[in-house]
Amino acid sequence: MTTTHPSPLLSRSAGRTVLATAYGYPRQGRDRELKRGQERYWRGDTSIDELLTIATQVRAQRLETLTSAGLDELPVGDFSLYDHVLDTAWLVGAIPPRFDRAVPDADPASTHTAEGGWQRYFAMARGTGDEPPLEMTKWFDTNYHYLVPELSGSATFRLDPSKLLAEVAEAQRYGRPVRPVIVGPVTFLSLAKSVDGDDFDPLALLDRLLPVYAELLTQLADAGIAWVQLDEPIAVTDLSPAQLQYLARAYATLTAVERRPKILVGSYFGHLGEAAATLVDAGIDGLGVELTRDTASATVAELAVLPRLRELRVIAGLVDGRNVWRTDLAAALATGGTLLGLADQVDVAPSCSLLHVPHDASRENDLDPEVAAWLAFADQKLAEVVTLARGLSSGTEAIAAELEANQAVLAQRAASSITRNRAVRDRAAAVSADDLRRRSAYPERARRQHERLALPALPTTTIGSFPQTAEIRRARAAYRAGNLASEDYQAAMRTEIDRVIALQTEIGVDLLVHGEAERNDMVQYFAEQLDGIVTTEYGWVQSYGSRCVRPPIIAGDITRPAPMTVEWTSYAQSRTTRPMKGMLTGPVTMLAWSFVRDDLPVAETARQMALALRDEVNDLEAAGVAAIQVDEPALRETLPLRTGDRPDYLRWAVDAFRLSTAGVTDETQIHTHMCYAEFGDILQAIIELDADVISLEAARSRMEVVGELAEAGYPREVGPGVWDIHAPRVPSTEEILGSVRLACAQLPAQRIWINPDCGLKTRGYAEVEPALRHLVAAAQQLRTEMVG
Ligand SMILES: CN1c2c(nc(N)[nH]c2=O)NC[C@@H]1CNc1ccc(C(=O)N[C@@H](CCC(=O)N[C@@H](CCC(=O)N[C@@H](CCC(=O)O)C(=O)O)C(=O)O)C(=O)O)cc1
Ligand SMILES: N[C@@H](CCS)C(=O)O
Ligand SMILES: [Zn+2]
Repeated sequence: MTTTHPSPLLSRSAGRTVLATAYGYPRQGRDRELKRGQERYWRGDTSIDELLTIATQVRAQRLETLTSAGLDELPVGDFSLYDHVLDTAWLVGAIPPRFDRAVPDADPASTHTAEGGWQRYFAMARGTGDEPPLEMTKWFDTNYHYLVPELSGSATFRLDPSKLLAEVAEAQRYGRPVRPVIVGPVTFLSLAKSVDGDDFDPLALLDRLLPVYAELLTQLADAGIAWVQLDEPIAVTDLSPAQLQYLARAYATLTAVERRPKILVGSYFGHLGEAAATLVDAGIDGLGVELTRDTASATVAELAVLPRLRELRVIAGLVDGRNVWRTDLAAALATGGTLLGLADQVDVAPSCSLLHVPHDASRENDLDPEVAAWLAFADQKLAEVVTLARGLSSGTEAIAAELEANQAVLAQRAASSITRNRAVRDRAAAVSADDLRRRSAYPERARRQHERLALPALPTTTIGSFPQTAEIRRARAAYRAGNLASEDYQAAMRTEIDRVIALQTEIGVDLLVHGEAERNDMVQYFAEQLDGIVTTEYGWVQSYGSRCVRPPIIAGDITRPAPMTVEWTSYAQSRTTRPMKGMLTGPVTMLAWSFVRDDLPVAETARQMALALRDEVNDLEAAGVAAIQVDEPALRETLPLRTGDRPDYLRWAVDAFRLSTAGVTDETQIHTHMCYAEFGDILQAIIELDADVISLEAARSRMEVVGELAEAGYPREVGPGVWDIHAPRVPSTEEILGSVRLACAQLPAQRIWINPDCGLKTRGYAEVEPALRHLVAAAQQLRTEMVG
């Protein structure tokens, strides 16, 4: 029998059934079958029917997993052929008219089940020749990207429940209660953007949208659904009084629908604050709450003061759905026990959809067995949820063996030498304010750097990666599989570097890059070479559409056993007389796109990462590299959802970047790059990074960021992206000229660089070559004008 933290409240659970459930499960398939099917369909190699058959198989695989894991209630509707926010837009008929025009053959009344409907759906996701896709942005503070719904002031809504109802019917065959999980109306509108020159708050359309949700509720009731989950993660952000009113109105309206399932509002990624009372007062029947480490106490305190809570069903998100560590089952049981004292029906789930974690830790063959024992991916998390539900239903004795095994793993992890490296801790503790400061102020550094680099005015450069061609990926796959010798792989990558240098030289780019051919991913590549971090073979997580990443797992204290990029960069520099830019991923992004430790403050891990990168930066400098770019595309996305938490984050994030980069001499030019975000609310932090040059995503927002930087008094050099590399089109020289002129009107031309928005790895040479030529032509024309 176990002796771990028995909660006195657990005895109250006797006789009460606590159900195990989830909000969602990975959707690409165990072997990324869906990804391959999608990409074949998009290439025109298969029909929609073949893609739909694969999707059906993946859904069956998921339902079998959820059922055999022992879930008592199955989530449904979280599966998607591209993105669940896009699916919600389709569900409520929020299809921008431009896509009706772009796919004219589609029957206006068509549903997902019709070929025309799918064409239009994928046009919204990926664009067509002429029509750009919906904008894509990060789902809250995760590394998953959703498609931003577009709404005009005159938008109307129309229900198309065909996908959801088909999936409900499919899931009902598994003989368990089925709970549809849908993005709720307030979150949907809050994530949408106004278009067609209509600058309004999309939430103003709530009254037009609610009847569609109401009709859906009735159709779900008719389909035999007892509970529906409407997700409102927006409710964990700081809501204004007006937003809280919208939330109240939405749920007062929906709970008043006559024939409907019970409504459970799902929340995750934080605690609800005032929104908890707003929702409960509006009459909802259930609430899903995040109860993992960071938010548990705030959530419990908020729930404890809600008078109606006892009548509600509460789903306790006790298992972290966003990280990969085994849950402390005893601690989770204690929290669950506290909840059982507050509400009559408490069930257990992961804290959010398992979309954010890989499938199965037990599939990994090459993991250090010590670390492997600490891990729980989606399948292991389902098992934990089922164990917790059993423990809460029947008392801790019923799960004594599981608790004992769990305690042993946690104790072993806490005592492991992997998690604690004396030298790393000492070095991190000795970091001083001087280590975060460059030797001279920017004007002096700039003078020396310009002298050394001798670049023309309006210098041109790129962000680092060149197209990751099928040939490069095939070579790496062969090398990994042992079918290509190390020397041959090295030779293949060097050939690629030569080709990329020759192309840039011929086109006339000023500051060159080596192209990053040797990198499988800008985070995983570094993680594979750092100690204290493990990488996976099958740990794929969807990033957007069919694109996936394998986030590394930071398991212990971080060290850099050897230089990571110096050989490639030195090789590249040896092949040209033009300056070559070194290319690293910054400490904040390394953490943001990895699974971080839950046994060390993240600021501490950032400092360790920064020290490892500082050594790399210094080694690159020692190898003669005159410009080094340290990418931080994730700096903005990692900004905490609640404003009160932001200053602390920005402090350690800025310090980590500075620690990585401040060790170089004045003559070495430090670049940074950011993308995938709007930067208005972190401008001060961007300035404080003290990078000599920053390249930023700007093409989509028509150089807005330059004006913002100018207004904030940005004192150094900027390369606002003049080519939107996320769209499959080539910008003309005139278009680029227009963008650079806009930039030069707001900041001195001596401080402007000309570059694309982001790396070119997802593009093909057919676009890259002409676009780079246009970029260089624009620079040359502007230089001539400047001289004239
Ligand atoms: C910049 N972005 C990134 C984010 N997060 C990261 N960790 N990395 C990023 O770059 N977040 C924000 C954005 C998201 N954007 C993207 C863009 C593109 C991708 C992407 O293309 N992913 C690839 C997988 C990349 C990779 O790991 N490649 C490996 C393995 C390739 C592979 O699948 N090989 C096949 C065999 C190939 C063959 O035979 O041809 C296999 O193993 O089965 C590599 O190159 O070695 C994707 O395809 O999804 C992601 C995020
Ligand atoms: N150096 C990276 C940055 C991407 S955000 C690249 O060029 O792909
Ligand atoms: Zn980028």
